[in-house]
Amino acid sequence: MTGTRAMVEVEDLRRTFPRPGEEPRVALAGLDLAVPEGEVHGLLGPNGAGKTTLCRILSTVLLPTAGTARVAGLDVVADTAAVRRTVGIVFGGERGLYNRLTARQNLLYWSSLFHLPSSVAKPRVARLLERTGLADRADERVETYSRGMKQRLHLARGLINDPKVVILDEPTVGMDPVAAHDFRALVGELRADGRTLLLTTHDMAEAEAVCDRVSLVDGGRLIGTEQPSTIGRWMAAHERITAAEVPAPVAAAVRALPGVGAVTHHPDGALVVETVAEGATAAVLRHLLDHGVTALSTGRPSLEDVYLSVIGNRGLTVR
Ligand SMILES: Nc1ncnc2c1ncn2[C@@H]1O[C@H](COP(=O)(O)OP(=O)(O)OP(=O)(O)O)[C@@H](O)[C@H]1O
Repeated sequence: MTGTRAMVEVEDLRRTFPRPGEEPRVALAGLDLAVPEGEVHGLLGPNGAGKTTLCRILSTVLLPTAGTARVAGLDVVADTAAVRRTVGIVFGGERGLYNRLTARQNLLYWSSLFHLPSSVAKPRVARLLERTGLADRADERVETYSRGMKQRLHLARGLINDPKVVILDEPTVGMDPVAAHDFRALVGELRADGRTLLLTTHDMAEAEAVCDRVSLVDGGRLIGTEQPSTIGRWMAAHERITAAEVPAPVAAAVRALPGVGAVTHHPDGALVVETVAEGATAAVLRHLLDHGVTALSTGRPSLEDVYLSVIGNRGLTVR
């Protein structure tokens, strides 16, 4: 159940990075966002959209250039210490772990940074190791861990201060499918705890699977907030078909079929077709097969492609 109290409130947030001899790079260009208590909120956007910059500001490691950001009603600039006690941050990948220490030692070290007394830290660390499936290997050095285990240790680290708000920045990057599935179960547990989660991803399937609502960001701005089912429909509607040795008249006929978006026909005959409506892929495949084209494959287009067609069509273009 999500509450009405906003646990993350971002208003007209801006962040620029100066560059010598050039215009400053704009990472956030007036972003607005509100996440109610208990919600799993996805932040979906292509590379460079500003997702990591927002996460860094919300976890107080980066200052905004202008605008406001509050976590549980606390201002990230004015109430830094209190925000740090409220937020847990989990970055994907392997950075920031002490490889020569064990998982338990890593977690006890981080708990000391939050000044947790050992009577609180020790049982909490044991519980987190259990919860993240690391208990069996807790006393082995982290350098012996698989990538998935390191990522789970990152998650445990992000929960060490028992945060009300957990920010996960691309938490499943590089995880194998089994680890990513386990991770989704963990997200469910964190939600059941009543925590508020903000999760960045550029994976539409992940956003659809784990989020209560999904905000689309691009160019440092909020484009819109959607239900996960909408993201699911986009994924079902958008496909990419690749074919080889396609004669020009066949390519031209494909271009004219309903529900066909961008079409690229290369001089060597290679054809790339983006479909933008449910059912269009089947029609394109049928047409190609009927005209003797058999070297075919289908896949999902990138988030950028979906942005171009869906967001462009809905008139929600970047201001
Ligand atoms: N420390 C920095 N110095 C200069 N430019 C930066 C810095 N951090 C981010 N940027 C720029 O700000 C923009 C937004 O970057 P950000 O990392 O927030 O995007 P992102 O949505 O997280 O992308 P990705 O999915 O690739 O991580 C990019 O153009 C990036 O190059």
